[in-house]
Amino acid sequence: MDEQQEMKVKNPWHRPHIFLATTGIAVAIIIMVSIAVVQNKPLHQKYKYGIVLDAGSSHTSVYIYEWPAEKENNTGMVRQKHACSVKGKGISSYSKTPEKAGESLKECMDEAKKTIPKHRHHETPVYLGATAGMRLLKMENDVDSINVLASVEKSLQTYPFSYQGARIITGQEEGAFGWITVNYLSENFRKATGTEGALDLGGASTQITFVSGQKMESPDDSIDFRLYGNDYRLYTHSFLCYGKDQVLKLYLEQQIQPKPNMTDNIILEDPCFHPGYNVAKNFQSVFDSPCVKKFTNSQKEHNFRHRGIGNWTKCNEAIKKVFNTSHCRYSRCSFNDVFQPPVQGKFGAFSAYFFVMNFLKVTNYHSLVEAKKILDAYCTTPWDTLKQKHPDVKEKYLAEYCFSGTYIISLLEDGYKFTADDWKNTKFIKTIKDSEAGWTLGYMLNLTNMIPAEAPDTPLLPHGGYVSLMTVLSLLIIVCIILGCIFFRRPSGPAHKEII
Ligand SMILES: Nc1nc2c(ncn2[C@@H]2O[C@H](COP(=O)(O)OP(=O)(O)OP(=O)(O)O)[C@@H](O)[C@H]2O)c(=O)[nH]1
Ligand SMILES: [Ca+2]
Repeated sequence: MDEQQEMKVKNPWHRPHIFLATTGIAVAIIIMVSIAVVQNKPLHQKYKYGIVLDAGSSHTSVYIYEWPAEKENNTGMVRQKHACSVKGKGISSYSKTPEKAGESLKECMDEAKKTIPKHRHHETPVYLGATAGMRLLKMENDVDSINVLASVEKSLQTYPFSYQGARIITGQEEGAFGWITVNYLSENFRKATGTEGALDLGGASTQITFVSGQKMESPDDSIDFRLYGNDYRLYTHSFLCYGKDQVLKLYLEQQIQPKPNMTDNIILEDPCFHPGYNVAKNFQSVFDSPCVKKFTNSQKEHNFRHRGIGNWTKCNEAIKKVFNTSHCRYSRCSFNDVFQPPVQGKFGAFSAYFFVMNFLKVTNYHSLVEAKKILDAYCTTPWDTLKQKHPDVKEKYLAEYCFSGTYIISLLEDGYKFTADDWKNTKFIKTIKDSEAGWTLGYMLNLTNMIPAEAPDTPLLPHGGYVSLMTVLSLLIIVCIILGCIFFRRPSGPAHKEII
């Protein structure tokens, strides 16, 4: 046997069938792994979309949400893609010109058409939920509220999306869905730390919602959810007329005693407005709401002078009077004879809670005592000084921060009975992971059944782990085959030679 022939015998790779078989197995494994990887994760992530219009008392916002198409039931997957603020006031302000309510939505809905890919338009649901402004209009004039809703419905139906209805949501829904939004975005439904309560302060109503283990004495304020395999018993209450715009009317109404013969010479010296603030206001424009009923129509024709005196202690005392705590038919109440169990846990406070406290730079890092000191200093600041310091802030907002901030602290402390520790457990928030806190996301998740009652099965391994494991295993198999070929076929000592 010459040298070249001996080499061929010793090295199995020189046998074509072994070489071909091994290469074939290796290629097959690589193909198998590639198919498994590609099937487990599509090359292009597919997104779905949903639109919710928040028709609030002061304004309307259009929110566009998006989520990966194949992960609808996982917690925290839906996020806000875009938000558009509708120009002008809330839809209830169009009670006498209802056709304008629908028209007002055009700009933001056109924007939605551009934001959502065209091939998804027809399957994108659109919901409109109206809150306290429309609740008040319905109380005042049912026909007007129906006409406004018909107008927005007509407008939304002209778009290529899947229209799912426009309605006035209840205060209970508003509170509960705000709580779902906060806890969904914070992924609390699957954490051992539990959920946090939700505090929403709007223009016309305010909501408080939290999990309570106490006996619920008023069924209207209780709601049960089963989410991701856990049961939650929520306490939720919405106070109509206790949003920051309407409560200002309640407060002002208490400051002015109506007289049979009203004149234009009435001066209101107001401790919640700044020294130097001096504005002529019309009774009709201030008291144009079913929340205030003290003045007759002829009395409302007059003007009054609204003069600030900037005294926080007096302001705080006066604001407390908007909460009626003299009567409670339950074992315990917040105010106005409304049942409320003791507050528990952490709270996320959003909407006007955030706008006001963010401007005043009051956070939960300040103690309740420090927060009051900040407000005291703000309320006594002369009006001219403030205007010079904040030329870019809307004057209406600037003038009302003293009242609103004092009201927020009083609502928490005197209304909901927050202690100094509860205050420390309260965060003022606008967004969670870039999605706005509010009832709209929770409302859509509920209506699209995107929060399952039971926890969905999760893969044992995340995608990255799965890919790594498959690759390592494949390499291991290839190495084993190669080694196997070498060792089993290698000629070993004299026995081998004999065979040859
Ligand atoms: N300071 C300040 N106030 C704001 C801002 N945006 C809205 N507000 C006011 O904050 C209050 C609450 O606003 P929203 O939460 O939008 O209230 P809404 O949804 O219209 O009212 P509801 O129907 O009662 O929920 C209203 O009095 C608004 O005028 C802002 O950017 N800064
Ligand atoms: Ca609102």
